[in-house]
Amino acid sequence: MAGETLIPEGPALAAMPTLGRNPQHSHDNAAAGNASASQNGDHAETKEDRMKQATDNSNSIATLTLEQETNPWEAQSLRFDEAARRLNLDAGIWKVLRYPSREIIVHIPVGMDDGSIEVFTGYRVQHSSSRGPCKGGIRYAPDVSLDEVRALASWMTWKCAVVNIPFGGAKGGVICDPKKMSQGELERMTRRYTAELIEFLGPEKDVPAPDMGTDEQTMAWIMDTYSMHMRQTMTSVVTGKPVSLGGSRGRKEATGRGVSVVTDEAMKHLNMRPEDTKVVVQGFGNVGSNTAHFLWKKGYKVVGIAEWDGGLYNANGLDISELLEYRAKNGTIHGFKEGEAYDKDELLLSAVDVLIPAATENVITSRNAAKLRCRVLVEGANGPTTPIADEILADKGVFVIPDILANTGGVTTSYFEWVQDRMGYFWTEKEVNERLDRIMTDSFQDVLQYSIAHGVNNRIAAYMLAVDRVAYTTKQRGFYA
Ligand SMILES: NC(=O)C1=CN([C@@H]2O[C@H](COP(=O)(O)OP(=O)(O)OC[C@H]3O[C@@H](n4cnc5c(N)ncnc54)[C@H](O)[C@@H]3O)[C@@H](O)[C@H]2O)C=CC1
Ligand SMILES: O=C(O)CCC(=O)C(=O)O
Repeated sequence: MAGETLIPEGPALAAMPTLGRNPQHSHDNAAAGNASASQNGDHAETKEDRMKQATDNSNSIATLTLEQETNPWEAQSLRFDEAARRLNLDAGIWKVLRYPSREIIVHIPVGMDDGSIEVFTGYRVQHSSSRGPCKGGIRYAPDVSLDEVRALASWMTWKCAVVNIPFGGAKGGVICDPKKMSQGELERMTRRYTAELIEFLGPEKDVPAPDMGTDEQTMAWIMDTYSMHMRQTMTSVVTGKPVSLGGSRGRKEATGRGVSVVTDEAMKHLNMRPEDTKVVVQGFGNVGSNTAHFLWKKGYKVVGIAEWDGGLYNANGLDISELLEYRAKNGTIHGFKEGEAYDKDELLLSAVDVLIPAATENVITSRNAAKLRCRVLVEGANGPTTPIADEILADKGVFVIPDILANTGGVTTSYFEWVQDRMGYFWTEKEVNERLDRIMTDSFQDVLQYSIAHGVNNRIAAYMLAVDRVAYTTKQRGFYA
């Protein structure tokens, strides 16, 4: 792989047809990418050096150390640079979109239950507000880092553009272990984190949502804290709230639902039948459990579930409805009578048709990609596959539905929630789901057609589609304060 770029050269984009659905957001590359390069950026030296590096073959992904390979920000940047290069993106716009527009670090003092004071570090990174208010979840986990939040914020920008909803991208994170904290401690930490960010949040500025380690209750606390500071109830400042507090019907299940819809589309494209399709899902949290449940209801054979502390396997398929009940009662998937205990890492390598990582980043890397035996990889999680693994999977002919397409059901229904809150009029679950299914199906087709037309893999197609849309609005808005 030394000396090669991530993806083999494809046809020049400017010669390709325009594929966006909404004429307001779709456009040809001449408008977005071919204006003359800016020569006078404030941070030209370092940023242009890095851009040069990004396009320099000597900086091939083959030279990445494992630490670089598994740094989500490096992974995001490599894919972005590849898309930008293929789009022949204007050098100035390239700089604008390569870096987040704002990075906020807060240190949050919290009175703990035992009377001590703990200080937690939190982040909110706003990557882009070019297409609308920043949008993205908040993660509570012990290993959150600024680079991870930067990557997640950028991915939000690209996701919102792939599904063509009027948001930019942001993400938040707090370094903490929510499993070891009481509800009281979590509430105090969440409220203080919100208060520290108060001037940066708002329905027209930045709208958080749940991610790993946060849930509807967390969103209710954020909404309440924000509303107290604003002296009025403002439900549309967050999404993923309880339905009783302005949440949207269907939001809790939406990411998993969306993953199941794009999996259906891949089946049709590859002439595969759900009833003959074996699936393994990694992670049985919000995204993983809902994905497994939707697929099981559609007739897929969900043969394995991998959790952080071990896996569960049944060659004939697990009854996911019963497994959910079992987990609700016992707090774990382990010991479920229908499934045999299985090594969680081995489960990912088992001979299945569809593998769905729905837990965390860097699950498929240079270390295990060659051993994967799935035909289709559907990324429920953000960033589960590294750039080196991408190349290995491409060589193996694995059909990949990339994260910035596969898991957009969540943010799409968050968009519906924001719209409903602002209207003060709420849709039925059927209405929400029909709208979601249509957007997921159309977006899958957009990315697939783009990939075919431009001779690139699905991931780079999704990035190109997204970067092109964001570049267009960025340029349209101009650069004067
Ligand atoms: N919640 C949402 O609406 C969305 C979430 N995502 C992404 O989906 C992924 C999962 O998020 P959620 O389901 O919301 O989080 P969650 O916190 O509800 O669930 C994560 C699950 O993964 C398990 N897990 C953690 N590490 C693991 C490992 N090494 N091996 C196997 N299982 C492991 C956890 O035990 C937990 O059950 C994350 O990458 C998140 O960013 C993406 C789009 C929307
Ligand atoms: O629903 C949202 O606004 C964002 C969900 C999220 O954090 C994600 O898609 O990664």
